[in-house]
Formats: sequence, structure tokens, C-alpha cells
Amino acid sequence: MQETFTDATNRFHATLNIVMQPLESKFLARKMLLENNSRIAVMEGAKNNLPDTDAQKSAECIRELASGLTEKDLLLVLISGGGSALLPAPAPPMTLQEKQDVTRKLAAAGATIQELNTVRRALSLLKGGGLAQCANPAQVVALILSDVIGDPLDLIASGPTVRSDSKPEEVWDILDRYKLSGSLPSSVKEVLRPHYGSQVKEQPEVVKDHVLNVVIGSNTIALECASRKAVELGLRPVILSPGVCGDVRSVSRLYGVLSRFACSPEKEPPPELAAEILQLGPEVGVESWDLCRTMNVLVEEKKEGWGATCLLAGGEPTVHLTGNGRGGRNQELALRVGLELSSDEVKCGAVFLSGGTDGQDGPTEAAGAVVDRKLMEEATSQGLDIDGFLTNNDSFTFFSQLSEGRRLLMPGLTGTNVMDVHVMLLPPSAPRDFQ
Ligand SMILES: Nc1ncnc2c1ncn2[C@@H]1O[C@H](COP(=O)(O)OP(=O)(O)OP(=O)(O)O)[C@@H](O)[C@H]1O
Ligand SMILES: O=C(O)[C@H](O)CO
Repeated sequence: MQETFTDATNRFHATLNIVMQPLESKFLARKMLLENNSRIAVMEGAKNNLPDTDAQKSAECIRELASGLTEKDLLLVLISGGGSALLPAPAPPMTLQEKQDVTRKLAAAGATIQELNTVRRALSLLKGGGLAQCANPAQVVALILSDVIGDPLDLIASGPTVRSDSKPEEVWDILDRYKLSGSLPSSVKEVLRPHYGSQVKEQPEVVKDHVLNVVIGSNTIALECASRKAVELGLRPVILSPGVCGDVRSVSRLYGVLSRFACSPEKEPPPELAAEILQLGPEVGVESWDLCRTMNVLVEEKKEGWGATCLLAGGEPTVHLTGNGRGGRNQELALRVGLELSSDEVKCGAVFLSGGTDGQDGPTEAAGAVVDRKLMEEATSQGLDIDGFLTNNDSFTFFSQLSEGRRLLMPGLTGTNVMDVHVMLLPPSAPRDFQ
């Protein structure tokens, strides 16, 4: 049975539930609190994702608990993003303050999470396999929620149960790269001395056999779930990649060109669009293979008229902050994609959503936003200057003021962070054939 374009478009909007459903309950955080008299103790710390003395005390308790285990015990460890700040155990003689200074300076200088956590591992008693080492000879099972692209076990939360093989020279290279090695306190230099590790945290090979690390949540898994939901809703899903990164400007351009490619009236989209998509690949962390596979699905859809397509991707793009407005990378990405979709070249009714799976985009109350080609017209009619908001990184204010916040995604905190999810709903390529 053939469907009308309007049916397909209505289903697009219904499909926003794909990401809304897992993020649904506003009260999830409260529901997650323990009942009175629970045998589980909760220790809070690391406010605003910065290690503090509360987190250090919890880390010390965890270290004591793990150190007292025997070969008859099983230690279950749940590891999520944010774990690096939640488990600070500075290697002596370094203080928490000194360790914090180094990581803060590195982050401010633009170090990647890979670089940051390589340094953190070297300065900590519990990171880089230190927790598993403390628990030896007990069995350790670590259940891991990945918030790092590619799910590298040694980097997620700085790998408390994953033996680190990095050498002190690697750490020095990173510190040199960000011009920090000259100003390090003597305690940090002491910890990074070549033989420091062998005295304090050398890990016997046997630790490996006692530890099972399992990724139980990741962006890939989130995209697979969304893809199944799309099928249930009668859409054709295609997963582009769980590794989208790079500047939001390049990422938004990619989605703009992909929508143009999908919506071009010709059965074979213009080759210059395919060329631009492939050229953007390296800037946004997407392999040529994944781009070609996705373009093939879009072309097949045109030729065979399968109906509406749900393009899914995820990862963690970056925003180069130039202003002092309120926003987050998802809202800024959505705003930029909205501009792409509003441009004259694009005639199709694609709908784009970008949302943080933790339910919070940067320091705002929203998780992200939903846009389509009507964005520009809507903003202009309400006297909102998109370029001005973008220059000031003020995407949350923009979306709050636009149509009473109707385009904001406000699911509330979800309790889980597997980075961001992007959904682009593409209507059947030749609507007139479906009327
Ligand atoms: N005004 C703004 N506009 C756009 N992006 C912003 C703004 N302020 C902060 N950000 C971005 O928000 C992120 C910081 O927020 P948050 O602390 O939630 O990040 P995170 O810990 O990396 O994210 P997550 O918790 O989702 O993994 C950074 O990527 C930063 O560039
Ligand atoms: O805690 C951390 O190190 C980051 O969230 C990456 O996992």
C-alpha cells in the first residue's frame, strides 16, 4: 500500500519518541534514590564534575573496601562517565589540589579526553587498573557505560579496572604539548619518575585474569535501540556512525549536505554532493565506508521508493566558545542544522533532532532541540536574529524564546550518559509519486 507524504511526515513527528522514550521521565533521578534502610551507602561528591574532598573521601572508602577482599570475594564495579572526577586518589606525595591543578590546566588548554585521562591515570592510585589491583585476589566484574567515542575501556572514567600500559614518556609528551611540564609541582614530577610506578602501583600480570570488563551501555547500543524503534514505526533506519565528533559547524554542514543528497529530485543525486559528504568525513570522525553505505541506502530509497528514512548517528561534537550565552553542543548543532535546512537549496521536509542522552545539554535545563526547514521563517517572524544568538553561543536562550520553547527537548535527567544522539527524519524522496 502506498502512503501519502503527509502520513510519512506525521510519522516523522511520532518518531521523535525514538529518543524521547528512553529519556522520558522527568522524575527518574528522584526515583533512583534508595529506600530508607537500604544496605547500599551513597556518597556524593565531585560537584560540577570536579574532583573535591568529598569525592576523595569516597575514593578512600572504596580503596579500603577493595583492599580487604579475599579470593572468595566478587567485587562488582559500575563505571560510568564522570568516574574520573568521582574517584580521585592522588598518588603520594601529590595532593588533591595539585592533581586538580594539572588536569584543570590541561582541560583549559584544550586537551582531548584521551590526553586528559592518560595523565589522570598516571597520577592516580585507583585509575589505570589501580582499583582492580587493590581488589586482587578477589574476582572483579566491571559493568561499563561508555561516554567515550570508540568505547576505549582504558579511558572511560580513566579505567579503574583496566591495566594501563602507557609509559611515563607518553605522559610527559602530553604535558610538553600543552607547555605544562616546566611549571609542575615537585610532587607531580616525583609521581612521574620512571621507577615510581614499580614502587607504588606495579600491577602483577595475574590481575588481568581476575577482572572481567563488560560494556553494558554505549552510543552504539543506543543507536541500535533507536533503529529498532524506527522499524516499529514503519520507517527505514540507517545508522551513520556512533563516532561523530569535530566542530559543530562541520557536523551541521554534513547533515545539511546529507539532507540535500537525500532530497534531490534526481534519482541519482548530483556527484558534487557525494564528493562534499566524503570530504567532510575526516573532519567529523566518520569513515568513508560509513558515508558510502549511508549514501547507498539513500539512493536505493529514491530508486525503489521505500518511504521515509530515519538517519541515526551519535557521538560528541565540540563547540568553540566565542560568546558568553547559555547553550550546549546539541542545541547549537540543532540551530546550525536548522539554518542548513532553511536554506533555499533544500526543498524537502527533513526534521533533525540532537539530544544529550543524559538529558542535559551543557549547563542548561534542556537535552537538545528539534528543527526543520521552517526554523528561519519562524525566528524572523518573531524578531529573533539566529546569527546573533550563534555568535554569543546562546542557543538555549534562542530556543527558549522561539515559539515558547516548543522546539526544546526537555526530558529531564535520565541517569545515563552515552554521549549524544542525532536523528534526521527524511521524507520519501519524491512526494508527488506517493500522493
Ligand atoms: N553556551 C554554550 N553553547 C554551546 N555549548 C556550550 C555552551 N556552554 C558549554 N557548552 C558545551 O557544553 C559542554 C560542557 O557541558 P557538560 O559539562 O555537560 O559537558 P560534558 O561533561 O562534556 O557533557 P556530557 O555530560 O554530556 O558528557 C562542552 O562541550 C561545552 O563546549
Ligand atoms: O570520567 C571521565 O573520565 C569521562 O567522563 C570519560 O569517561
